[in-house]
Amino acid sequence: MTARNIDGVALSAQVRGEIAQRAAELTAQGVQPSLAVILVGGDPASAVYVRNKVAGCEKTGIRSLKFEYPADAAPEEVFAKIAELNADPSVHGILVQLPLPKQFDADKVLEAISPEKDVDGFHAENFGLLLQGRKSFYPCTPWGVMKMLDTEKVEIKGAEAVVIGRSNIVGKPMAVMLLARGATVTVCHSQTKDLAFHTKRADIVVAAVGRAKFLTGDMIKPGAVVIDVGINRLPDGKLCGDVDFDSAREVASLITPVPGGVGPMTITMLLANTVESAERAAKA
Ligand SMILES: Nc1nc(=O)c2c([nH]1)NC[C@@H]1CN(c3ccc(C(=O)N[C@@H](CCC(=O)O)C(=O)O)cc3)C=[N+]21
Repeated sequence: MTARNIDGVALSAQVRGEIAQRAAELTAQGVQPSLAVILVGGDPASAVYVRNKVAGCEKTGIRSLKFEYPADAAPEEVFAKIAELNADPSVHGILVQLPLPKQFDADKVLEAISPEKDVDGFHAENFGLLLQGRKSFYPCTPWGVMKMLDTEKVEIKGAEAVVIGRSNIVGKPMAVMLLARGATVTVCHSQTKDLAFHTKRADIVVAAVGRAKFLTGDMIKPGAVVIDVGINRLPDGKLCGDVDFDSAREVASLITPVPGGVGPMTITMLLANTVESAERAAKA
């Protein structure tokens, strides 16, 4: 079998069309959706992602504000900016790009963002609501993955799902969202004894470990759906996922490419959360 690709660029274009429509309606009512992005330090990968986010806003009619700080910025300065943005009714989403320089306690920074404007879905309150199956902002990457699975009509209820990685921003919320939809979820990580034992049983496998070409075809059940959340840069400068695409696609039924898979969907769902936040503000 050779897997078919799930095209994150094409799906993004479709979803962003709907987002642009909602943004236009809000703007006509006098509430233009608006996202503030805070970037600390000059990490080149972060700069690329932030640029993509700002470009996504522009294309969908969302206003974007960018605040940049040097790598040695004082945390107080960033906390002050977050407080100012929290209080500004014209701002609907606030995102602090991760990773932050080491003088920052990232959890404290994320907690300083008003939960109503936490369009990343990283605030402890929103994560708690997600765990309880209540309305919050869904974290963008796992939500984008769910959108891809639903668009492809992948059966989630009753499926064996294996998530590799247990980060707060991808692995854990991904497991929770699959669980909420009725999958039997196994979370694997660096201490897992026999990873292939688990992955070979999976109908759906999500790789979010941050190690290039880590998941190979021999670890995958024939016909499985393979979702690659990894973004690794190889020494030659090329982007590559956590999945060994060439061997995996010979075994899987559906697979997401890198680039052009989950990455663009992450940004699309950020735009969706921003519009959602503006809709809630317009109703309030
Ligand atoms: N507060 C916060 N929120 C985030 O959502 C967040 C973050 N911090 N820190 C870093 C990670 C990473 N992330 C990506 C988003 C888009 C692509 C993306 O668009 N990737 C393109 C390729 C981009 C390229 O050329 O490098 C693709 O896969 O096709 C990748 C990675 C968001 N993150």
